[in-house]
Amino acid sequence: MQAPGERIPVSILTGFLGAGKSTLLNRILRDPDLSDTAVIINEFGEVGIDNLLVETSGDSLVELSNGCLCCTVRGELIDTLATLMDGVQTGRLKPIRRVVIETTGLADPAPVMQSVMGNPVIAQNFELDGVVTVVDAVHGLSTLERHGEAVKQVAVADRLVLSKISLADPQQLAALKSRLQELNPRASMVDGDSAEAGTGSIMANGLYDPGSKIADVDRWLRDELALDAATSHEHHRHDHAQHGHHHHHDVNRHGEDIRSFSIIHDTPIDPMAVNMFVDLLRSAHGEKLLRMKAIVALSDNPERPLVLHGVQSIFHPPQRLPHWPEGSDRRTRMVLITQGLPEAFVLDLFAAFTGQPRIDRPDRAALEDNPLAVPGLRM
Ligand SMILES: Nc1nc2c(ncn2[C@@H]2O[C@H](COP(=O)(O)OP(=O)(O)OP(=O)(O)O)[C@@H](O)[C@H]2O)c(=O)[nH]1
Repeated sequence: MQAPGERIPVSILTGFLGAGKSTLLNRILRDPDLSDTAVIINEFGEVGIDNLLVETSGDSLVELSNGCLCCTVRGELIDTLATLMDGVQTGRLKPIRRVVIETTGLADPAPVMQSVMGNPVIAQNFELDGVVTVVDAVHGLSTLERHGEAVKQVAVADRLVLSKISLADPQQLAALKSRLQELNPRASMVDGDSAEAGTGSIMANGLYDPGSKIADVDRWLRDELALDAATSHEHHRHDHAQHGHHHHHDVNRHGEDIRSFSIIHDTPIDPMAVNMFVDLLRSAHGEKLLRMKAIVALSDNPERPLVLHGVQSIFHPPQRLPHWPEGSDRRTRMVLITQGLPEAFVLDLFAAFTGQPRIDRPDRAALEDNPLAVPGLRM
């Protein structure tokens, strides 16, 4: 049974047409760890057949047909989650511990993620745990070249599962892996044939460690520091930020303009400043913010960090942890994935709100006066 205040984790399973989503789902649903999982499948087309292919017990499989989750059946998804919750609370359905939403191959995952985060009633009962994207090892590279949806599916993923590895030639596979690494250096990559890919744990990518239920920030932010050590040649201290620095991964070589970078800030931040920074970012440039995850040390009580998780302009209700996880680095860490939003812009904005504006950039007071005018930073 769900404890009061505990939200049910929702995993999104995505990947381009034919990548192997249903195959993976069938495999992991056999794991007893996923026995109390409700599966929502979005089939694009008149007659849904995916529900016939996914072997799970009756009640907990819902199929949304005749439209794509990211557009026409979005309201249906929200209704489905509400109905599931109602069913569980009234005892009509057995308790569920997780929801997996399999999107159509052509879906942009962002609106699906937003549906889970953005509706107040849904967000009270469910939380977005993570996005797992299946990538076809044989066709993945050419699909990424041709389809923007596939690029986005990879960019927002927490975990990438490579299917059909045995069919791919080694050179092709190496090229695909390096492309995926460019697009999303923080997602962990799993071989679809491995034992790990057959377990329910690949669906768990949220803030809380699935075993201990204790917040595990480093895992959630994909161990930013380890990543730094591995790629330190790409990093430099930002000269205008005495206490803050950032790290970036240049993935702009193929023209999608997707960036993945992080901000690390050493001193606690005024809650109002964080609020305004996030508000400005999401209201003015929300569509360019593919994903943002952060843990923030706030000056009013640095012992209780704030957790932020957003997709474009929609954020989960901010959550204040009772304390820092054991052994965790206590600095503010933000991870951002953007499309068409220059890293320097975000860093300048952050610097302005945290009291370190560059000489030729507006400070917080100037931005509060006119939040949309950031001189020299036309988008
Ligand atoms: N050899 C091999 N075949 C696979 C693997 N994963 C999937 N397939 C095959 O690829 C085809 C498509 O797999 P599905 O699981 O239906 O793919 P999907 O992503 O759900 O497809 P759509 O729902 O159409 O987008 C099927 O014929 C699978 O048997 C794999 O890891 N190895």
